[in-house]
Amino acid sequence: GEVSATPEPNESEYLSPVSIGGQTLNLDFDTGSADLWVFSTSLSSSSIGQHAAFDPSKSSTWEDYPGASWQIMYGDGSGASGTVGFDVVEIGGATASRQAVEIATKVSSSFVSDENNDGLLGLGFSKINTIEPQPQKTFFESILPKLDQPVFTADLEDDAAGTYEFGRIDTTKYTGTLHVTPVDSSNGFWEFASTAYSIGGTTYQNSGASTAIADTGTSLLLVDDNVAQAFYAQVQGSQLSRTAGGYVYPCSAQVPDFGVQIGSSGFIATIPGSDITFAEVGQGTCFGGVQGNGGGGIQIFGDVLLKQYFAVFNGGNESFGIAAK
Ligand SMILES: O=C(CN1CCCCC1)Nc1ccc2c(c1)OCO2
Repeated sequence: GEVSATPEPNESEYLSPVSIGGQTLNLDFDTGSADLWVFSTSLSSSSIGQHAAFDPSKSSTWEDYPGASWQIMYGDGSGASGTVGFDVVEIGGATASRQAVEIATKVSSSFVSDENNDGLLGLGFSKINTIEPQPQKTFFESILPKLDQPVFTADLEDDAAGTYEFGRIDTTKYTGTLHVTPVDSSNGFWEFASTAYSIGGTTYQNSGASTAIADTGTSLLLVDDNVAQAFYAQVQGSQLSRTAGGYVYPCSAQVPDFGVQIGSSGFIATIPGSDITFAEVGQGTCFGGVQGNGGGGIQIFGDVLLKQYFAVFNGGNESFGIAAK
């Protein structure tokens, strides 16, 4: 069957309504992780705040997973942990009848203050699912056998809502060629080769990190530190600000187009310079959407890149594709 869920963009994340045991929560769809966890009534009321909190006792289809636990830490230092059960999870028409649902009993402060999401829905590979004693399938892996096509697509927009679809590729959503590259899922990510980049239309080989992941849960485009340095060398007045946590520049600066290679085929996915600024940080200073990955071997291609394209995640042949839209 086909499924579509329309995430509500909120500056840095895309949220989609998910029904769990008949309770609806807004979850952050994250291809960079593989845990489905929710704010729960087990959290303190100060942690719950304005969030929707899942209450297993009110679900007639809830099944405990006795003795199981989970604990996750994300690349930005945020984290959560708790207990586990199974329930019916439905997104825009597709249903996983016995999906592992991770109940948060602890969440870090950035989740408490991010009132837009009531938890996460991981769309990475279950080898990085954190449930002990046994990792459990993601929602996508649970419904995969029932889908017409073993795929989901992400059509993220800047201001308007984006759309995730499961089970079909809506070819009216993109133009020209779908550039497909094989994915190496051994680290649990939608990871592919990326060894070249372009600045202002000139292509360079990347001497550092040689792979990248497609990560809808990350706002920024985190490239090899040398690549970020080379990019901002061409932005007048830019500097690496420890207080801002990355490269900043005068909002009036001319920002060149920036591109990153998707796969070893040669396709360079480009972001217009005018779409690179991520935020104003005050006093006419802007924070760039392209930043270094802090020296990790993997580059993280987040929403700054993905929102420029239509993305296809194929769990059947383990490939990633993007097309202009
Ligand atoms: O942590 C994330 C994304 N994460 C998705 C789930 C919600 C909390 C944020 N991205 C990220 C990944 C790697 C990083 C990083 C940030 O900063 C440096 O390295």
